[in-house]
Amino acid sequence: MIQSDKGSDLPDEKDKKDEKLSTRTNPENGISHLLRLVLQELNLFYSRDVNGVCLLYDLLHSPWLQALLKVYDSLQEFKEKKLVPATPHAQALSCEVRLKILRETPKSPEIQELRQILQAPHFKALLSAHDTVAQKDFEPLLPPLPDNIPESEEAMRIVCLVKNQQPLGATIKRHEMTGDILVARVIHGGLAERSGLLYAGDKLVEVNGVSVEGLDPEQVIHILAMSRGTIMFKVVPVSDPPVNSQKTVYVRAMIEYWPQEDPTIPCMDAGLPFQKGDILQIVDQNDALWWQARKISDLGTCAGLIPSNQLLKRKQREFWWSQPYQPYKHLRSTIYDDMKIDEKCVEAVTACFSRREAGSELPGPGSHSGFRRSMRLCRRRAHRSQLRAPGCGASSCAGAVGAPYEEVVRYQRRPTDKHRLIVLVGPSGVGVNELRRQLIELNPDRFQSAVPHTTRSKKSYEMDGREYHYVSKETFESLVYSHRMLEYGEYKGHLYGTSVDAVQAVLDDGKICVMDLEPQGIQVARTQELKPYVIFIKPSNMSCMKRSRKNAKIITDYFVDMKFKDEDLQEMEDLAQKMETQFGQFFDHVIVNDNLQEACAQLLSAVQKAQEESQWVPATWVSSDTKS
Ligand SMILES: Nc1ncnc2c1ncn2[C@@H]1O[C@H](COP(=O)(O)OP(=O)(O)OP(=O)(O)O)[C@@H](O)[C@H]1O
Repeated sequence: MIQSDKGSDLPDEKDKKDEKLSTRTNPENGISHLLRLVLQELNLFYSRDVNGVCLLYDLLHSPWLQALLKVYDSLQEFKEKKLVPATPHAQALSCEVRLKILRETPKSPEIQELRQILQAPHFKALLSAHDTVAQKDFEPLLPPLPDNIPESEEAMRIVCLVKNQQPLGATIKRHEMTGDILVARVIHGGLAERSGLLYAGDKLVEVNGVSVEGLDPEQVIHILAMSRGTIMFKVVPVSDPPVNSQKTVYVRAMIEYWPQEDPTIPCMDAGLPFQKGDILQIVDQNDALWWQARKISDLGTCAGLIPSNQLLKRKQREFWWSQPYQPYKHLRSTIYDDMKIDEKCVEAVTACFSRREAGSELPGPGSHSGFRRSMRLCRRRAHRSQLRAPGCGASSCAGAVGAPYEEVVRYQRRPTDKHRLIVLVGPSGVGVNELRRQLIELNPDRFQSAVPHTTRSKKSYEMDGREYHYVSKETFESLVYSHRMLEYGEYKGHLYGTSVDAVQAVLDDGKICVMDLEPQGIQVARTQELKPYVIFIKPSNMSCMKRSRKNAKIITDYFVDMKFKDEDLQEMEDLAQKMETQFGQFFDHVIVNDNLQEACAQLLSAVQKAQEESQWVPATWVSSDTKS
């Protein structure tokens, strides 16, 4: 009997020794005795409140487990008794008694009765049954094994799988040379894999008693599709079952993939569709071309097939080679090709704008400089003149093309680490600056913008390092050439841009740097030193936008900012869609800016999460001691 209470006293050392000794000398005391010892040990941990011990304690105390163990012990005991029949030849013995011994014995009524009993047909039948059992005559006679089978090899395996509404989780193929039907792959988490009885490379001999010899894989699939309930496979096991020794890897998908549209996938139904930015858990890379993966949002399901890095790169190369030669076409942002900007610029208002810049929205040095109107107009204008962030140079774009998956790890910022840069991205006019302004206004000691650089001369009311860093053209260009500019452009003959160092200055100050960036600049900002968290600000649908932007103003080159027209809103929606299509893989969070207050609250919460909770980041950003 197993008994132990949470508070029960522990046996002293002598008791323990005695018990250990008795277990050793008396093995049939068995598992329930061992269990009692474990429980006593556990008491010790339980009283110390050791994590997980309660669970084990309750499990070992559960009546069903104890009952099960008792049954086990009884069976063990029974096995030990080794019941053997007194004789396997009871029938012969009966004959001998009847024909020899009883004949020679003087007749008496008892002898007469015994003889009758021994002669009775039912008694003879009973003895015959006894002998059959005693001689184990009921076991089937198996044909002898052929001599030439290697000892370690399993010749044929029968596998029964119960198919209840779920796919079998295995694919088949025909061997090119022999024509045999082979198990091509076993899908992780599927029925076949969970059975542990089917392996890639097993040769299929029969399905539900039907020989598959000479059949096409499609015909075999048809047999399987028609089968209900238990399916029986007869297979010749592969001599060397594949072992998956690779560790599980997590990646961010930089492309989207639709198996239904891929004619090269070995099994369309086994494909895993995914979108840009999805985090995938890769569980099998044994096949160089087709990996098995799950989405982290769906880890309970069985894995699906995805094209491997190598296969995608090959496809991309084939795609590029098949395109007619258009120099630098892939470097150009297709997003802005159809963007319309009113070119009628009122030169005379520049000074007036500058005064408006000086009348800052926020007090304090540096705190408002991110809202420089010229900088924003420069960025807007750059849409047309192909503002090229340095990161969109040939190498990085080619790099993006060549990396369909980016390995990621969980990263938890430690309190001593610098804050992560917060990057806001969105179509012009959606409210990126408005949200940034409101966020900084909430807590200017915690949130700050980076001070941009400009080559224009300083106005009398401006201060270097507050509105802008005023630098020469040569200095500006050297920052560009040394890749220290996150983005830059030209406006009215002057250069404007935001440097990595300006962002670092805010982070070094222990603050959270919040900046808006053109999407092409995201890749430049994605470095270990800045660890940017990218938030996409998205417009809501047209009817909501018309309502919420009734009194909003779109920033223009004109003297007076203009109200949004329907075309502006439509353009914003189209642009947002294109941004998502082209850069969605980099977005860590998306906020729909419909109601300003709600959007601002969402922004605040997202920014806090980015700093305080663990997030998926590129593996290259994180050294192994900061992974969470
Ligand atoms: N949710 C909202 N509801 C109503 N008005 C809004 C909302 N969000 C922003 N606005 C207003 O829309 C106008 C444009 O916003 P904002 O200047 O922030 O745009 P932007 O995304 O920074 O684009 P750009 O840099 O081209 O100006 C501003 O007048 C702003 O107050």
